[in-house]
Amino acid sequence: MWRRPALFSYWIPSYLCTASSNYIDLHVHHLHRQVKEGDTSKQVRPFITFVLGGPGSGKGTQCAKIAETFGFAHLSAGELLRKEISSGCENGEMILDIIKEGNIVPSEITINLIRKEIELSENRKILVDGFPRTNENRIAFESIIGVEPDLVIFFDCPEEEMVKRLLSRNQGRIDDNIETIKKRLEVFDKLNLPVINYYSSKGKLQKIKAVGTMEDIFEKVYPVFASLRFE
Ligand SMILES: Nc1ncnc2c1ncn2[C@@H]1O[C@H](COP(=O)(O)OP(=O)(O)OP(=O)(O)O)[C@@H](O)[C@H]1O
Ligand SMILES: O=c1ccn([C@@H]2O[C@H](COP(=O)(O)O)[C@@H](O)[C@H]2O)c(=O)[nH]1
Ligand SMILES: [Mg+2]
Repeated sequence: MWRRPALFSYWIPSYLCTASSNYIDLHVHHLHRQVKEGDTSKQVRPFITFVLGGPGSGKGTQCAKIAETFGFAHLSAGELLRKEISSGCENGEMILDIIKEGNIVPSEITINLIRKEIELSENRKILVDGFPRTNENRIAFESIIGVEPDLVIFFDCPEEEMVKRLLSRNQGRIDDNIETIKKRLEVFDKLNLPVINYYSSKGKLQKIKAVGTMEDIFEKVYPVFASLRFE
């Protein structure tokens, strides 16, 4: 059923990382330019950044700023799942039940949605907001899509602050109530922190303390992206 899409079979355009000593030495594994003459941009492997953090840590807010400032495409896994629910597709009801409980949707569903968006996008610089949620998600992404992320951002925010933000978000989300928030926080600790630790051990993680105003936090995000060079 799953195939490795052709668009991922070429490497990214060459880029240089000029990270200063304050920022991780990005272990960019794909520095070799293997794009053949005449290849179109669609065939160039995208630069993938996973953006992780607890519920309400500010992933969506900061991704919007990164997208605007640095020209990334912003794909939110949660948004894609919510769109599936509103589209009334066959999986909609099941996805709704899982989100209401703060649980994790099966990997194949989420990855299929992310894959389609990447394929549709002309942009080769991609932010994947809120994915992978579990090590199982991560392994499935690597095996189905056939690539690892180039960079992983983790917005580290105290629980109390996350709860406060979620309870005043007022976007009508079915999961922004205190019972579901508690469950989402438990699921984050149990299933998402191991993913974050995994990327830390691989030298791909940029941890950003997500306290202060949105602007304060973006000041810490900015140099991470400003240090990347794309051709
Ligand atoms: N630094 C900040 N200070 C105060 N409020 C913030 C800050 N950053 C974001 N918010 C607000 O907190 C709420 C949650 O932010 P956001 O939606 O970006 O978080 P998220 O990590 O994407 O959450 P979720 O995982 O639930 O999708 C929003 O209402 C947003 O406007
Ligand atoms: O990869 C994913 C991403 C999200 N979910 C489910 O959606 C909700 C909301 O996600 P946000 O990132 O907070 O918008 C999340 O609590 C999960 O239930 C998922 O299953 N897999
Ligand atoms: Mg979000």
